[in-house]
Amino acid sequence: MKTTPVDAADLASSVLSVPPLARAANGTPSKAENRRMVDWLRSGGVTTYLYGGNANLYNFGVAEFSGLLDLLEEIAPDDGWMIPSIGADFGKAVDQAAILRARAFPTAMVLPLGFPATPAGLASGFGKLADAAGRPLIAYIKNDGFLDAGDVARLFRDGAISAMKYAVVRPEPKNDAYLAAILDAVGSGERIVSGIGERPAIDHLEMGLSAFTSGSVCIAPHLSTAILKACQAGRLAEARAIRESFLPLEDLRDAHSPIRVLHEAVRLAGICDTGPIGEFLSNLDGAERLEAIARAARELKARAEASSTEKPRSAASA
Ligand SMILES: N[C@@H](CC=O)C(=O)O
Repeated sequence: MKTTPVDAADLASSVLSVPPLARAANGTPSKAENRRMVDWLRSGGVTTYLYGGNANLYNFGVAEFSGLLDLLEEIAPDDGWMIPSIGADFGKAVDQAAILRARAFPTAMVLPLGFPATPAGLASGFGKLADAAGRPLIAYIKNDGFLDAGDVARLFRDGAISAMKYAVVRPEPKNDAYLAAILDAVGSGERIVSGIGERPAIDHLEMGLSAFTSGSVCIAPHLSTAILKACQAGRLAEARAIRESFLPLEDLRDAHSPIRVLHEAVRLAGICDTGPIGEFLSNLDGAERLEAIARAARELKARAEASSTEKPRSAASA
């Protein structure tokens, strides 16, 4: 498992997968099933595993946190970068940061608290959390104006954060004054990743962000990796063509809850048994809806499997 400090190359080296957390029937995280998830991602070239919203860590207790860190260490591939999340509220985050201090994880992401929080209060709190964890953290911006652009730049300069996940949804991702202001204040997008999956990722990478997070990468890691590599090589039309395969499942996620649909999609595609989704959420039901999710997930996974047996471009054209 990666234990060294986070640098810009780490962020650009892989799609940052945001997997669900597989749980046994009694609700405890399952080592065997989560390992199956990570192994599938690794087979598609994904080496970064960010356990956050899709794992329902918003509702994960401090008392269970050490056990989760143990599990993540145990299932991590040798070259894998495991990123746990802390928060969303400050009190929970600071208790988790104290636990993290004694562990080898290079960082953790701070889940975003929409209320009660102010930009100035969050900026001050991020500094305290990084002190408590003894390392820079990852900020997660999900709402417009969550942190002031100038505070983001200061948090980077002070070493309170080493990366940011930017996930404000816009009708046109490139038309985003807040992201432009953050990029301007920070001076570069090399430590900022697009945080809303494949749909806006290509536009965000064109704006200078370094990589992207994704839930649907858990179904089709080979294809998601291909999008990242195509973007990084400037083959944007190819990236957009590959992205088409993700849209049926992404449409279902947007319609019925991204977290809940992904949880069932991973199970229905036969990747691992995700089990119960965890407290304060409930597993999706409804035969018709689950059938639509199964169809979209299996089709996407089949395309990923087919792509993984295709010859690489250079060999094919030789
Ligand atoms: N929310 C996005 C990216 C992960 O955080 C997704 O689930 O695809």
